[in-house]
Amino acid sequence: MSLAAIVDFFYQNSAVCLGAGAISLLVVWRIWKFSIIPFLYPNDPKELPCWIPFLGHSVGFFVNSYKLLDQGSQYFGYTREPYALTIAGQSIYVLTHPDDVRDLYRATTTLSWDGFVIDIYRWIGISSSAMEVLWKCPTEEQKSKNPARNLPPNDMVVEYQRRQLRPGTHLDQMAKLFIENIDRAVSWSNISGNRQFVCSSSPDSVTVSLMDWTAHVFINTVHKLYWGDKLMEFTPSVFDSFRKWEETNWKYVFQLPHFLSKDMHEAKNNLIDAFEAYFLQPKEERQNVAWFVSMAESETRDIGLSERDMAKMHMLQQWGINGNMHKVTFWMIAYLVHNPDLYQTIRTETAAGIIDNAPNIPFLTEKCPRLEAVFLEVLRLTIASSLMRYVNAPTVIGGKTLRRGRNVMAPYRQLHLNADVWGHNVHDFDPERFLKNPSLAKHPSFRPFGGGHNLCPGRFLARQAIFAFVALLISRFDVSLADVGAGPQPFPRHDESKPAIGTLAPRREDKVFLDISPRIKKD
Ligand code: HEM
Repeated sequence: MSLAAIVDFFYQNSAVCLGAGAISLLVVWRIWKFSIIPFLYPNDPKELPCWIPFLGHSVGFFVNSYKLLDQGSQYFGYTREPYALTIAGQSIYVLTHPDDVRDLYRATTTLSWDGFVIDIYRWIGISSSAMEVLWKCPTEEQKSKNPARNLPPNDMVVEYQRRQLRPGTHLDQMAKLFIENIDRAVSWSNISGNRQFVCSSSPDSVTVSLMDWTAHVFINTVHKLYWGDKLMEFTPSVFDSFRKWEETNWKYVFQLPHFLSKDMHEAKNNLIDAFEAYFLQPKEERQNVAWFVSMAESETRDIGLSERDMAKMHMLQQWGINGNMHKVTFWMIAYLVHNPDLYQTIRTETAAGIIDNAPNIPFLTEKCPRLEAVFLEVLRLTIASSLMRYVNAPTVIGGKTLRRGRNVMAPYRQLHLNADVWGHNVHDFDPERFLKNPSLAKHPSFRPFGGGHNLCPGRFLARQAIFAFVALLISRFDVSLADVGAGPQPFPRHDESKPAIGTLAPRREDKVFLDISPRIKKD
């Protein structure tokens, strides 16, 4: 064949040739990336193979991250060795072995959390002048004026939050107020007249949307106890904005482009505006705020932060605080109303925890193993948080070297659904497992509250508030699934359509409607 004929052939079949060329390149890239590189660098975590350079696993991750992570475990033969994914051009290590997650907590010198905090602060738009001072260590002169300030201002704010929530006076004060609020919220006068979550009512019964109700109680109570009444008074829409934010914040975490995340930006900006309006008011007018809020405010005002920057920090704080309790309570009650025997068992067990119509917290939190087991099993099935770290220096975990400059994640759900630990019925709701084997609550494959340095300091408060809500509800009322006219309500499914930050929500269409009526007969 002459050269002219060859050129002519390619000219006539250019589309086919381009296609064949692209496929060949793709095959070469795939062999290079997933066969040759692992051979050359056997100590690096292997990457889960994919076919699209740069985008990598992004599509699978955004469509259903849990499924993708399950596929990862399956591909590596459930050895639970560290592996890597490519998400939006970035390689991320994934750890799923409980020992590796423990080592991740321990590697505090080579793996850092600050890298993530800095990204989160940058994305929310904290000014560069604020970023500069937030991580500046106090000078000797500043320390001599106030020896309690021994960390950079940002770390001091985190430290105040931990001190607010660890067992002691600050927690006792907050927990007391929290329980009083729950006590009022779970009363007939407060339920029956409420239009935000009551769908229909008669003189002796109401039908409520369970998630709307638990969200209303827990989110509003947190707003009130942390920032006082003024936050909601200045901006009554703060609750609605938070709920919108809840639905959309995964777009923030994965930095979706603006045109795909207008709803998220709107909710975020509304919340920031609310906190800014709040901090612009004179301090004397903002009474009954949590100790943490007043300490954090002084700390950040002292270094010259604007109200806008303070608002952004507090918006992020309330996200951390408000993301889980109402959803965990939702799932606990959903399981109880779908399991009448369990409902009755918990009602009987918690009866002595309600004295003179008020919750006895020590009894509920220490003497109710079945309630505790329901709580733990709900956490196991619904917590979808991931531990995130940035690799500052090469770190060996699980026999593999994590390279500097990469991110590493430990998805807790992979630990909580590990059949080697939890048995063949790992996907079933089975609170008995924690009763039969109480040590499971402390198992390294059970991390609903995280671990290490960032172990959730709010876990004590959350337990008290959630247990009080559930016990008061079933002690004061008869609660059952409402007849919604389309057959029995099915059990709500987890919303796995977007990556959850914290506790899984139910699917939007899987609302749970409850009939609630004051209890007449005592058991
Ligand atoms: C059932 C309810 C809750 C669950 C499942 C939960 C879960 C978690 C998890 C998994 C972490 C660790 C994140 C990580 O490892 O990076 C965490 C951290 C945190 N949680 Fe919670 N949480 C709950 C309730 C609360 C409450 C009620 C508060 C406050 C009132 C709170 C405040 C915090 C704070 C401040 C941190 C950050 C701790 C630090 O970085 O030092 N949490 N939470």
